[in-house]
Amino acid sequence: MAARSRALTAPHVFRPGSHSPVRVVVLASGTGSLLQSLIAAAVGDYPARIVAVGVDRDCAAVAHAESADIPAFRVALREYPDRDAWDRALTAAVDAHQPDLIVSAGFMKILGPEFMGRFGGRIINTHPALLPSFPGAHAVPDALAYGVKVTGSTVHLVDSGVDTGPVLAQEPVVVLEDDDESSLHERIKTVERRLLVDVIAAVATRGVVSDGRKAVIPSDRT
Ligand SMILES: Nc1nc2c(c(=O)[nH]1)N[C@@H](CN(C=O)c1ccc(C(=O)N[C@@H](CCC(=O)O)C(=O)O)cc1)CN2
Ligand SMILES: NCC(=O)N[C@@H]1O[C@H](COP(=O)([O-])[O-])[C@@H](O)[C@H]1O
Repeated sequence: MAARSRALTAPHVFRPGSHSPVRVVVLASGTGSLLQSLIAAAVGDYPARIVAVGVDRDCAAVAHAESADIPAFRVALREYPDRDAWDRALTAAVDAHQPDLIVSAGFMKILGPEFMGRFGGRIINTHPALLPSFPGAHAVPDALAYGVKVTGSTVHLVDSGVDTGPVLAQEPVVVLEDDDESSLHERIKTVERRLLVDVIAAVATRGVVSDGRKAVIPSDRT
């Protein structure tokens, strides 16, 4: 069997379901500029609509949702007795909006087993580094501290690990000599805002095929 077809023997397939445009719940924890880009893009012929925004803390992302008349909900870990209870509550809160896709756009919590069991295979995250380099919550300062000359943006499927899911798209960003965390992160975000919008549109239109390690968005070629 050719290597390619072997690589695409797929236990996991996301196909655009009955909803067109597909229903997307966006998860965020901070400024929400990536959310803003998705809100701005999700109009007209764009094949996805944001049906709700979920946050784990009070943050500016809520205001962006409200400005766009998109329902927002908060599920804060500190309001639950333990992580499992928070995981169940977040799963229920997202499920209530009947999403086809979940997008983590700066969501700063590891999604737990309940959430992965319910939505696994259709959760997309954007990470401000070229995974597998610099996983975790501090990718940009970690890249600067290491002294890399090139970092970038990764959009990937989320799995139960931390930033270990199959890669959907990546784009490099050069590190400048006078970069600090803020300047480098802003240049990465500029790439992320475009890349995330493009990947969500591609997945919403053509789905994803993944063997758990590699993922492919089938080409348009019929
Ligand atoms: N199961 C998964 N959940 C999430 C992933 C993932 O790959 N698998 N990606 C994250 C987003 N992310 C990096 O892109 C990330 C965010 C947060 C952390 C982290 O260590 N969080 C700590 C708390 C940090 C805080 O509250 O400031 C934690 O969850 O305890 C690592 C990676 C989205 N979810
Ligand atoms: N590891 C997760 C992580 O670092 N996520 C990052 O948070 C930022 C959110 O920006 P925003 O709040 O302006 O949308 C983005 O750069 C995203 O990649």
